[in-house]
Formats: sequence, C-alpha cells, structure tokens
Amino acid sequence: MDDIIREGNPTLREIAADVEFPLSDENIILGEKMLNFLRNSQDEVTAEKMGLRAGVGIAAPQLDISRKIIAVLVPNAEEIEENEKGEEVVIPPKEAYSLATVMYNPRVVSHSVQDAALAEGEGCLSVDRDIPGYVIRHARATIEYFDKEGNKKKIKLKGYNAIVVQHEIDHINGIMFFDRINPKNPFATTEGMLLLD
Ligand SMILES: OCN(O)CCCc1ccccc1
Ligand code: NI
Repeated sequence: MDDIIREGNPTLREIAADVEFPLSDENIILGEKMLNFLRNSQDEVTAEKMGLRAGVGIAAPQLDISRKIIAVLVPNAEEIEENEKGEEVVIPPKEAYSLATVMYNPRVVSHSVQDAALAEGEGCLSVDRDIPGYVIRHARATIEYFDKEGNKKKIKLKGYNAIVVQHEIDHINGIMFFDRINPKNPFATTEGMLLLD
C-alpha cells in the first residue's frame, strides 16, 4: 500500500470520480488492497513491522487516487470474563467484524435528524495532528453503494459504524473530519446529539 497522502495534498479536497461498471481489474484489485491494508494495520505484529497506524477505514483519495472507493473494517470487541478461579478469560466475538467490506460509489441516501459524535473526537490517517472537538455527524444513515460484482446494496447504519462510513464517504467528497468541528466552540453539541464512547 503506497504512502498515504497528508492534508495539504489537493487530492484530499477533490470530489472523486464515480467508478464505472463492470469494474476494471485495477479497481477490483485496489479495493482488495485497501481492505488488506486495514487488516494489516489492525494486526499489531504486522502494523509494528510496517509502521502502520491502526485504521478502521480508508478511502482511495488517501492513496492519491481520486475515485469513489472506500474500504471499512470495524472489529467487534472481545469479551473478558472471570472463570471460577477468578482468572480473566478472553472470549473472542462470534463475528470478528461488524463491518468488513469495500464500497464502490457509496452515498448517504437518507439520515436521521439526530446528530452523533465520538466523545473522544476523530483522527485521520491523512492528518498528522490532534484536532480536538466533536465531529458532528448523522446518528443514523442509510448508505447505498455497489459491491465489486456491481450489485446495488442499501444498508442502515448507526453507532460507530455510521460514524466510520460517513468519515470515509466524506473523503471521496473532499471533506475532512475537522470541517465538521464547530470552529467557535469545538465541543458544542446540537439538540439531542448522541455522544458515542
Ligand atoms: O479515512 C480513514 N482514516 O483516516 C482512518 C481513521 C478512520 C476513522 C477515525 C475516527 C472516526 C471514524 C473513522
Ligand atoms: Ni480519514
């Protein structure tokens, strides 16, 4: 996975191009490489070796490729339980991921009036600085996209998955997470806004 471009690179501010179907081999392979990048970034041994920051999503413009392709890989948490000897036992999740897919030409087709933000704010692999503040997003969003076979999909997201997918769709529309932080009061909340831990 070639280098991720950083803020200041104009590609991050472009509206990326729709991909055509049937997908070219290049666009299929690119999607697979993006998902593999996320897998590698979430495996601490590999991430350490490759010097990767763990990512739950990535968008093609971050690779200086101005196309509407995103990949998302959101792991489910493992459970920690105590056994009869009072020892901690790690229970792996039934499903490893709550989202694991490549989306072509994704778009938000409808959303809640209610907003939501991660309580701890957001970061970005293309931003090498901490920018505190609530990134105001839709609490729930219906996403339409095409899979690599060209099938049209429609999914309803809420919680952390909704935040991640909106962050990635913003990238293919030239929007950075800090664009959605209130410049006057970064921790201002909107009416009824959800704060997600
Ligand atoms: O564009 C992906 N990338 O910069 C990695 C970080 C993804 C991400 C981080 C916080 C909240 C939502 C999504
Ligand atoms: Ni990002």
